[in-house]
Amino acid sequence: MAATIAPVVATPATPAVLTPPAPKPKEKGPACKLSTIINGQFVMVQMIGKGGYGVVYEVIRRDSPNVRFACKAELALAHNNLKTEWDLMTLLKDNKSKHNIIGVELGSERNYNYIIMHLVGPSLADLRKNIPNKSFTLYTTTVCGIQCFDSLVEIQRLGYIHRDVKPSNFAIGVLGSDEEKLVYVLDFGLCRNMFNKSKELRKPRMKAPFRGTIPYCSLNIHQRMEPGRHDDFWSLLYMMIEFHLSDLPWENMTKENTKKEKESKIDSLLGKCPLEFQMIRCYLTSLCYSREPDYAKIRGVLCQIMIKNKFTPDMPLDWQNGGPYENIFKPLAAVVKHKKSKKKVDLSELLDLPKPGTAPLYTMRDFPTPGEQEQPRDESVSKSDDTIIEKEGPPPAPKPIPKPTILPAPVLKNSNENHHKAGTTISVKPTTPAQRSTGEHNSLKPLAPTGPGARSPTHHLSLKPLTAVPQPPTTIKQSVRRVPVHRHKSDNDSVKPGAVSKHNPTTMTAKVQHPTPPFNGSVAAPAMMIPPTPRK
Ligand SMILES: Nc1ncnc2c1ncn2[C@@H]1O[C@H](COP(=O)(O)OP(=O)(O)OP(=O)(O)O)[C@@H](O)[C@H]1O
Repeated sequence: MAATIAPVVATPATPAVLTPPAPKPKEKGPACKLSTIINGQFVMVQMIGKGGYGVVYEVIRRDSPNVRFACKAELALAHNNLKTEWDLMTLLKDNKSKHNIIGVELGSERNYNYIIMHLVGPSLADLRKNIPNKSFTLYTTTVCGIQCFDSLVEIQRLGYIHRDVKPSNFAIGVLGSDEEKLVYVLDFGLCRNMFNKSKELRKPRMKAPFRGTIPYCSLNIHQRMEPGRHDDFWSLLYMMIEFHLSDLPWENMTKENTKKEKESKIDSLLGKCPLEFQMIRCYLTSLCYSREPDYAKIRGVLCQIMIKNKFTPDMPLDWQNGGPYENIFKPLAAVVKHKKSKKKVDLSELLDLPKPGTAPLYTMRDFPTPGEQEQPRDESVSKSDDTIIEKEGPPPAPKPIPKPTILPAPVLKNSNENHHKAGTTISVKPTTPAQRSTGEHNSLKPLAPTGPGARSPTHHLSLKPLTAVPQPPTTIKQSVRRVPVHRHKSDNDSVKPGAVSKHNPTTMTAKVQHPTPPFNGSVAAPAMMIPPTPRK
């Protein structure tokens, strides 16, 4: 018998209710906090600094809790800045840099990428702010100036520019160790490769997006000129003026007002500084993007400050024993209980000062007078650049169709223009895949041979185990104001898209991994050199 098949009644499809998907909760920052365990082996014990997208923690190894490292964690975005930072750190290490921090591990967890690196001491910004009159002695200003300069030259000799030179991006070694005389350069997140694959200088863009930190960037950057090697040194000059005079008059001003102040106040500021500062200013004014700075000349001028003032490398720096602020920094050094590096730092070797009488004595006659010289120009500025110009703010107004009777189209004012807070690093996220893909221009490869300037083997901060220490007394805490940072660091100018997968953590380890015993929950008391005061 044939089975009766009930007719299939087509039921009208339930009208699809188009409910928009619930918005994903916005990730404000890396999902890590105190006691977070990274890659099963590093435990976060103290926050050192915080930025808009990232955070720096002091961490310990679970299998040797007295070994301290620093961990920089940043939100995992399409663009992995830390990968670039790691690559440049590695490149510097391979080239025997003296001022580079050693990277230990690059990886990713949950919503963030991270770098584990050797722990260093307080930044130059923190040190200066802890001194009552907020200025360093001329000796300390000059020693730091020479070392910061050398660290930037190390980067530039590899074909890169830093683009975010400021006091919080330089730090000394751990207080109380011999490395407290050594200045390290930090944060390669905005570094840019200046050369293309054929090792030719990339053509300067007609207009470059703003990158850097307002109080320290050069006037060229304010004018959106392509950042060049000399711009790193302009920032260094502003830093040195600040170290010497205690502040910069344009601190906390808007970008526009900062520019005006930089133009109008530079002469009076330099009038209160050694003449060599003015010489450097005059020399930098004579440079442009394509002109390679005469590194020996700038260094020679800096060394001249030491020689003229009879400064010798055996003199103590402001924070050292015997220095003018020993009483402020000694208690801080004392709380650093973890095993200090035994590495000897020889300041006379680092500074490598010419013997008195053997170096040329520079006078103002050796430098062009700003204003009297012809403004240096880059002939190669071109629209057909190999890079893109990123937009900040709204797109440009469409060109009006010319009609004799209508008024000119209003010029769209860049809404972001003057709203960057002073002291913050500014960069712009690439917006399109095409833009992001241009990150390949920054592939990290050495361009210039390290040549005769190649340095002696890299200094390793050998952080060795020690016994757990109690929490330092709170009375020793200092108010270390950190510079607020609102940073958008997916800068395709400076970085290459990262290859770190969120779900399948990849780690690049520079050290042999030790077996990790189970974490017993007890975290050694923080033994960082400056108590944590997270930046805003
Ligand atoms: N290896 C380290 N050891 C100790 N402190 C560190 C280390 N790396 C960074 N710091 C501290 O953390 C602060 C922020 O580091 P870094 O500049 O790399 O991060 P950032 O988020 O890019 O900040 P910014 O945007 O202000 O440059 C530094 O000023 C320094 O004081």
